[in-house]
Order: sequence, then structure tokens, then C-alpha cells
Amino acid sequence: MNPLQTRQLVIDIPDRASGQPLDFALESGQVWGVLGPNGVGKTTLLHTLAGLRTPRSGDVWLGERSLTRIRRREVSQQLGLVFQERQDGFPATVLETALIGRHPWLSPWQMEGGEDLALAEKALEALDVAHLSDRLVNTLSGGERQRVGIATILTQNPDIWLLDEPTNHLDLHHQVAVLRLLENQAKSGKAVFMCLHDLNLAARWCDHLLLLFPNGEACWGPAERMLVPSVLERLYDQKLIMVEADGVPVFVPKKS
Ligand SMILES: Nc1ncnc2c1ncn2[C@@H]1O[C@H](COP(=O)(O)OP(=O)(O)OP(=O)(O)O)[C@@H](O)[C@H]1O
Repeated sequence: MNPLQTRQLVIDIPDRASGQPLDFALESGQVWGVLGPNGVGKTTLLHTLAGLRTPRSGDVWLGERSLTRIRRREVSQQLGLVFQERQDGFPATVLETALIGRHPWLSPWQMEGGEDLALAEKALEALDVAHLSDRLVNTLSGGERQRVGIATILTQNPDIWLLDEPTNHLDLHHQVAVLRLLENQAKSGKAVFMCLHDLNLAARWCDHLLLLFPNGEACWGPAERMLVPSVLERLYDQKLIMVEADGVPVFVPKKS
């Protein structure tokens, strides 16, 4: 797969001073987590990496080319984005929604074929929403809708998965199922980059972390180097207790 690389990237947050430029590469097999407090710019970064927002400065490269020089269709064959909140503009069923994932692979007026349908059905099964195939998406619960959003990207089958809080609205069982699915995508040679609010899920499932601080500072690298209690306390402005369970650090907020 083509790595996704930021080159001196400064994201554009209105009325805010430029933060530290980002220079990292998302490579095959990696699972990255983006951590930081509310409003720090995680979603803005994700949208910038997907080419949906123009950076203030710097660039995003996909393989050997700047994202701005690649046709959107080609970008969406390589890169998929799961949004934080889905706006469903018109009523569509769960199956129709999952099939949207095939659009980058079809010519403009081409209908989805049997193979596309099989991919969508398989993805809905993997996300445990196949039984809802004929339901309108706007009648689903938050967690069901989130799983349909992820199934749509699974149907799209990009090399690079960008996800904005993929565990939002999900119960514990489905959180773990989704993170396992993403881990398996990475194991098969793809790459995952996701914003997470749950520090412990990030510690458990991510091999790389990017920390975004409110003052514009940022640091990134292998997860074990980033999971330093004093740094995380500064990140969230919250005192933490660190314990170890099952070989990974677990962070608990201090009550006082
Ligand atoms: N169109 C806009 N106009 C003005 N400010 C904006 C706009 N879009 C986003 N912002 C601001 O940019 C900042 C970063 O927003 P962003 O959604 O990227 O944060 P986030 O880290 O994803 O937050 P959260 O954890 O709450 O999801 C926020 O302060 C937000 O209010």
C-alpha cells in the first residue's frame, strides 16, 4: 500500500495560532491512535488527511504524490473515512448505504453487480448488522448506525482507514469487535488511523500514538513511548493512576 505521509503539516483551525508542524508516516500494518482533549483538532486533522480540508501549510502525501494531485476517485480507492456523526441526507436502507462503499470502484453510471452485493453483505455480517439490511438507516440506534458506517468502509475496502471515534455509541462487546476488525485489517497489510477518547482502548489496540496538546504542541511515535503518565496528565489536565493489567498499562482518573 501507499503510505500516507504528513510533510510539515499544519492543520487550519479558525482563529487559532498555528501549532507544531506534523511529520509522520502511516505505514502498512500500523494502527495509530490520535489522543487529545475536546476541540484540540483531531477531527480537523482526520479531514485534512482525507483531503477534505485544506491545511494552513504543509502537505499530505499518498505514496509518491501530494494528495492534491490525485483525483478524488483514486484517493477514495485507497483511503476511507468513517465520520464521527453521519448525516443521512436521504432515506436509504442499510444495504444501500453499505453499497455506497463500492462507488469509488464503479464508473459513473455503472450499477452495483453481484460481486459488489456480496462484499456489502459480507461487511454487514462482519459488523453484526446483516439482520438490519432492509431497515432505513435513520431508524437505527446510534450504535447500529455506527456499525453500518464502518461496514460501508469495509465494503469500500481501502488500504488506509481513517476513523473518527469508531467506538462511539458502541457497547463493550461491539467496541472490542470493531477494534479486532481494525487490528485484522492492519495485520493484512492495511493501515488504521483513528481518533479515540478512551485512553485504555488506545493503550490496548494502538501500536502508534499521536498526542495533540491544546497549546499546539504534538508528539508521536510507538505507543509504549507515548504512554507516560505525566505526559498524559498534561494532555488531559487530569491526574491519573497507572496500573498494569494483562501486560498493558491501564489509566484510571484520580478522584481528587
Ligand atoms: N467551521 C468552523 N468554524 C470555526 N471553528 C471551527 C470550525 N470547525 C471546527 N472549528 C473549531 O476547531 C476546533 C477543532 O475542532 P475539531 O472538531 O477538530 O476538534 P476535536 O479534537 O475533534 O474535538 P472533539 O474531541 O470534541 O471531537 C474546535 O475548537 C472547533 O470549535
